[in-house]
Amino acid sequence: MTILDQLAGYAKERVLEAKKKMSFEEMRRQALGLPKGSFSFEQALKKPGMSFICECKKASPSKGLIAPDFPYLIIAEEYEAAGADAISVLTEPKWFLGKDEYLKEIAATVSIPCLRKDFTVDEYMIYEAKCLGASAVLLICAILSEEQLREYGNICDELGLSALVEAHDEAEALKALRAGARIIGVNNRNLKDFTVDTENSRRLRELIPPEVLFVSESGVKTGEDVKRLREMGANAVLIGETLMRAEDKKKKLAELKGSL
Ligand SMILES: O=P(O)(O)OC[C@@H](O)[C@@H](O)c1c[nH]c2ccccc12
Repeated sequence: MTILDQLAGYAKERVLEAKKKMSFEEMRRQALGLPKGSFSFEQALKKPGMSFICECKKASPSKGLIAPDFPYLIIAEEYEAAGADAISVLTEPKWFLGKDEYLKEIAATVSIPCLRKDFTVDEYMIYEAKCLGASAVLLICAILSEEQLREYGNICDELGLSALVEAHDEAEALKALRAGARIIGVNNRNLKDFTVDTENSRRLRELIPPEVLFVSESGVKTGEDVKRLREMGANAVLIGETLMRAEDKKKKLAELKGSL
């Protein structure tokens, strides 16, 4: 079983537990009772040039503990002050040491859109994301059927949330497109074996029509990386570890933007 299967399996267990605390009907009712979102995440990615999605992540399955000290609100505020266009917040608790509260508090504090970075395996998690204040959710092609991608995309549309649809190879990118994805994220890290290859973005960019927003995710370390990804047509980069390990996040983000 791959780590992705384990993450998805555990997410299903988490949903079962969550439904005991608040039923599906109640979560849905609360989410639909909130003002509809304005698709602010995709708007933020539409600006000319490269957009930066900066990630709050305490740990990961490939790197273990990244930030023992995790002042998440300060980090999020630093990202915003440094000119991030959006913030990605891990809520997966077991491998990424995330929490729903991190997202809730960050979304209530910053004015840029927040992505709920989790392993969406049930509609419940989309309504929950809305209630937590997210502007976007992650849908991973490798763990969802085409029909689920379409259905979940429709729920996002109803709530005014954006869906970042993650693909790792050609077949997944085509599946995302057939399901109507407006934002496709290509994960440069293979979640099956953790190898990183930013050239993956180049191969897949060619398959994806220019009007579909393209996010290059993972393994971005330098301004040179960002420049290369921009040249291959990425609209945004999603950067976690490099920023999480930087003492001065503002300086690091400026460096990453530097060679543009
Ligand atoms: O820390 P990195 O290498 O900059 O990567 C960030 C982000 O892309 C990564 O956390 C990620 C990409 N896709 C995911 C899916 C689930 C959880 C996490 C991820």
